[in-house]
Amino acid sequence: MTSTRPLIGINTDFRPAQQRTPAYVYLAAGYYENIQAAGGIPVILPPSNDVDAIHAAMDRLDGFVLIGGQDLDPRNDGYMLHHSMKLMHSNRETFDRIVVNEITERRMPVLGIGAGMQLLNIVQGGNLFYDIAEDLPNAVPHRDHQDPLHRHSLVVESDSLVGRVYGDGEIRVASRHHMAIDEVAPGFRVTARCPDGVIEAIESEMMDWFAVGTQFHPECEAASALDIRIFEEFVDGVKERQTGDLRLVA
Ligand SMILES: N[C@@H](CCC(=O)NCCCC(=O)O)C(=O)O
Repeated sequence: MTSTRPLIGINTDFRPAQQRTPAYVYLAAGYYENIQAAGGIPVILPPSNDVDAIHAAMDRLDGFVLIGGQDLDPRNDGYMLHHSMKLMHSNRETFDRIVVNEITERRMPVLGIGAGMQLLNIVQGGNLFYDIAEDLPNAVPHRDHQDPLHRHSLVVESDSLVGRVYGDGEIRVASRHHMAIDEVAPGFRVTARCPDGVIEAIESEMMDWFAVGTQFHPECEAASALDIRIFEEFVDGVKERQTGDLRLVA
């Protein structure tokens, strides 16, 4: 019997060969574990510049999760490097940009997390603060190199996917970033902020596109039961599009 479980693409990170080790692709297990637990079938796509192969793979997918990672190269968007940046490998970023353009053209359901949300926002016409410490000096810490499980509180819009998931209670989410969305892309709205004003979630306002982004990390090893609901909401949204039900994200 053919499974009706949606196929959800996931990108990976890339580390080039070093003196004693080969090149690796890798991703945190929480990304695919949570997609699987939510009823999807994770399909991990490594970086590639074979556009025909990417196109053929995207033809077979029902949705996509864009994972977090190091910094996007601002020179790809006409800006200058910033001293605080540690760039992701260009193999990954080149691939990710091809994939996000495919997702956009197909209006494929997408959940962007961390760098994945930032890239989604950039490609759709938004932009970023390149360093919170410099651009938003009154902001609370959004990462702690000594504590990979660093968390901060969150204020959500009730009429949104994250609002549906987290409700009204005290919310604390896993945060590991020094960049943040400045201008939200046309067609998207802010659905959650840190109390210091930093944007922490966005979602599409377009009827024909189920697209959500979180700056925080619901896939992390210390994810709460509510964090995991983000994946359930996403996979449910993908399933609704499989049956042709189009609705706003929230
Ligand atoms: N590098 C960007 C994006 C933040 C991000 O995706 N963090 C995740 C770190 C790697 C991981 O734990 O997956 C920024 O700093 O704003």
